[in-house]
Amino acid sequence: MGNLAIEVCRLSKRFNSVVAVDGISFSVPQGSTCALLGGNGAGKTTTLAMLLGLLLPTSGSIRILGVDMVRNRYPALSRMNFTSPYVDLPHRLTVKQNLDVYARLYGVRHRSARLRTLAESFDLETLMDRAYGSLSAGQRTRVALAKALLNEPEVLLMDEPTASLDPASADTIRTLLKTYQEQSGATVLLASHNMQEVERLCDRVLMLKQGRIVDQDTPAMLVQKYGRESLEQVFIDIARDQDRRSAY
Ligand SMILES: Nc1ncnc2c1ncn2[C@@H]1O[C@H](COP(=O)(O)OP(=O)(O)OP(=O)(O)O)[C@@H](O)[C@H]1O
Repeated sequence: MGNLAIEVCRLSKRFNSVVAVDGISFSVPQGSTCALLGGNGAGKTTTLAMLLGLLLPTSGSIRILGVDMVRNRYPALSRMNFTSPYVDLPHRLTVKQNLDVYARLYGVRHRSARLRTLAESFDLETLMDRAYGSLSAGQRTRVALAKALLNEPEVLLMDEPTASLDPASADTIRTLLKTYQEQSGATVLLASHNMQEVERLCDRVLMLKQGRIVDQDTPAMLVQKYGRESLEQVFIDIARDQDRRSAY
């Protein structure tokens, strides 16, 4: 196995009486794409927020690109990026101004050229001079994805990357993400409820339930292991098992 881009060990997060993440350990090899799958409230967003350093873990350790993210995440941050439906951009700034601000923050060289490339890739050319706040949800998602690739990240963390996109836009974005990942050799960890997206993009799946990893494997092996025809059916099996247990 090659180098590990992400190493998580016994990671937990408690919000008062709620244990959102319950001692999970996993690693993601450099250059691979891994999915965090789980029902509502399984702990996906909390895990990603801890990996980004937005939330402090209750216990456990996180290393990204060899950097201890709990003690000093700054050496890794410029080499990472993320998308999240929970992080908004300033509404009054235009798309171009927003992307330019982030490009400066990330110290992107040849900013204008990079913005032009991303505008073309994400079909943003006609939106660049519009106020971000005036865009539709799907248009905002495309801007957020362009923002996430500004610094050509080596590690990309994504929470529901195509959630508000129509099927055609979602398909285009998945192709773009796959191309970026293949060309750059980036490591991607994404949370998604879209099983087709996971089957298409991900080498490996972490199944999360009530803050714990209950299974992990390739999409094909999970389907085989559970005797199902699709990852969606595996997901439903695991979710129903959870419901059955909590009924007792
Ligand atoms: N700030 C908070 N305060 C209290 N509880 C929280 C907080 N954030 C998350 N939780 C709880 O932690 C658990 C995990 O939430 P999280 O948002 O990580 O789940 P998720 O897998 O991303 O769910 P979804 O698919 O619905 O987005 C849930 O029970 C949630 O209610």
